[in-house]
Amino acid sequence: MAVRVGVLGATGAVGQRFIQLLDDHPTFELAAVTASESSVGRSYRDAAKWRVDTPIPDDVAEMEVVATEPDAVPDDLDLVFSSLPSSVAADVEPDFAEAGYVLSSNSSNLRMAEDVPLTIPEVNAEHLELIEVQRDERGWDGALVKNPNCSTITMTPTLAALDEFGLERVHVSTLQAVSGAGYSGVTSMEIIDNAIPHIGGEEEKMETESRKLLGEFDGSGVELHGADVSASCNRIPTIDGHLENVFAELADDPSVEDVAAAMEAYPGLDLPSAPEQLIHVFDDPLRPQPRLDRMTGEGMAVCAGGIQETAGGVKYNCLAHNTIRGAAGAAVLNGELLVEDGWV
Ligand SMILES: NC(=O)C1=CN([C@@H]2O[C@H](COP(=O)(O)OP(=O)(O)OC[C@H]3O[C@@H](n4cnc5c(N)ncnc54)[C@H](OP(=O)(O)O)[C@@H]3O)[C@@H](O)[C@H]2O)C=CC1
Ligand SMILES: N[C@@H](CC(=O)OP(=O)(O)O)C(=O)O
Repeated sequence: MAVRVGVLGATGAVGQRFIQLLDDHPTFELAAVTASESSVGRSYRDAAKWRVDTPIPDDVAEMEVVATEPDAVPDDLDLVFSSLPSSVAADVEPDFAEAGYVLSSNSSNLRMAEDVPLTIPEVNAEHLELIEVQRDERGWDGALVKNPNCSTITMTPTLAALDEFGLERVHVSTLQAVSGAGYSGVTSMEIIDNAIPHIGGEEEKMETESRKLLGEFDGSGVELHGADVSASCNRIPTIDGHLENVFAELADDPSVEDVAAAMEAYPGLDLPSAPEQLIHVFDDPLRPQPRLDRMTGEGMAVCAGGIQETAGGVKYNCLAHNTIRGAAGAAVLNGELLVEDGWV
């Protein structure tokens, strides 16, 4: 049976990816699109400055954009995706959860809250059980589930694969695409012929969210993983696809082949948006590259390469599509898991 879904912030950069990914989805049927007051009452085609490389689905183009409030959307929505600016989401998402809606949100507010599941389905699906704690503590009939930051999503599956060798410390340096800052986030004058060695708040997100994702759920909360994570974040002039250089210190002393095998064997999931193979490992030291490899697994896989032994562990590169696996695709996959596990 179709699951009726809505998208909050549907006209934005990530909102448009949601619309693209939900088109012809085997389970989800789009029933509501919301945006800011300036878009309310307009057709989606008129309100959204469409910038995705496939056409607006015809049925969505004619939908009316409604206000981002629980009373404005149909009350029979089974699931609500959210890609609002985090300051707006912080106000609005709790209202939706209180009104009984189950939300799969990409916005960064409340990701580290103790009673909010932060999930990558292949890595820590069991953390969804936190919904019970959340409902007890907040008195919500609905629920709020988050996916992590795009840079965090890119490296965390590879760290999960390395954990069998005793993950102790991680240093990571990122080369992040401009789409991560949104369409108007970085001007061409700032980024062409340039690199910007700071992205506000990003390093802290990578350092904390990764430890929550890799942490243990003990029935009442998540104990953060003990590894120390240190990140340095940089913006470069690619359009999509975050590339990251990871240095991981390990308790054991695995060979390059052991590490590659652990990554390649890291299990995927049988969900509509999940790639058949989660982590693809390249032997070619020139891969992965953003332009060549970001659409691996329809933009939902993580690529790794350049694995080498180094003092106390290994170093390697990893890459994922930041607005698909790193944003809208991540939230859709969390939505599929919510359905599969019976929360929707
Ligand atoms: N861009 C990216 O690649 C990534 C973005 N994110 C996160 O996703 C979220 C959305 O980002 P992005 O899509 O780039 O942002 P955009 O600015 O492109 O889109 C924001 C959306 O929210 C709506 N909106 C803005 N203000 C309000 C308001 N006061 N009330 C209701 N709706 C409002 C906008 O509607 P309207 O069109 O009417 O203004 C639009 O639909 C952010 O939290 C961002 O940090 C995360 C990962 C990657
Ligand atoms: N900060 C990320 C994108 C982003 O919006 O992340 P978050 O989902 O944590 O707000 C980038 O610049 O590439």
